[in-house]
Amino acid sequence: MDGIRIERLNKNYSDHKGAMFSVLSDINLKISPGQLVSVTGESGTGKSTLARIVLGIEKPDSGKVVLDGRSVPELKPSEYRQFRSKIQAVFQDTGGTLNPKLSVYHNVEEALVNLTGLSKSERKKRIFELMSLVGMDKKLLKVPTKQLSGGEQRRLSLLRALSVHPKYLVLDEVLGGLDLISQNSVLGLLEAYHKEYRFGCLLITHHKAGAYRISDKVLVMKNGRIAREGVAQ
Ligand SMILES: Nc1ncnc2c1ncn2[C@@H]1O[C@H](COP(=O)(O)OP(=O)(O)OP(=O)(O)O)[C@@H](O)[C@H]1O
Repeated sequence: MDGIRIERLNKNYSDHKGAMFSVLSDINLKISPGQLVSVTGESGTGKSTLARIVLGIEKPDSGKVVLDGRSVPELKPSEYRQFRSKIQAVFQDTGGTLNPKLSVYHNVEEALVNLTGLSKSERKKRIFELMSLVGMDKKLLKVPTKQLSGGEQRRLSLLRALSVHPKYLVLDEVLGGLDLISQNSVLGLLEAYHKEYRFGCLLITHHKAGAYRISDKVLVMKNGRIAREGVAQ
């Protein structure tokens, strides 16, 4: 069955003295296709670890992540590449996704070339449409990304992830470090795009009010466990 299913997930790390401690305990979570699920909670409670495990960047100690019926930790490298093309991710630190030397235009175009069959003119059309949608000045298209502000880089990585119309999207603290206006504009963009394209989304954020506003379901984590699960009002 399609969707992301997380079952009885456990993860331990060792501290600087080598003693093991539990980061995630018995996490169960389901994201149906088209559903926007937010995970919020205090710092250090395991939210980013959960995101990395969902993306297959890290392996759990026990438990399962099943994406569209396939168990992620058990994928072979060739299957993993196919899996990664279904799921896009944006992190607070955009360094891993954006190439600082490439222009804004080429950063987005690179993703479109790799992950879609769009022609050159279709790519240009989509990039221009998205620039207006995220409220970025088209003059920035030629600028190397390293010259953008933090907020602009974050918007650009979201734009890049959305441009390929992913089936699933994992967003880890994409609002962190942004001022209130930028936070609301990124949230508004996400909400509008989600309504239009209905991708399954795991949004990890400290912005509780924003999470309740735009999500189908909000989970609150505490000490590596899901302490509360609520439906957005
Ligand atoms: N590779 C690692 N090795 C050891 N400990 C780690 C590792 N990665 C994370 N941790 C620890 O695991 C705990 C959970 O970290 P995680 O980043 O998942 O929390 P978080 O809820 O996302 O926090 P924040 O909201 O501050 O980003 C923290 O105590 C962190 O220091």
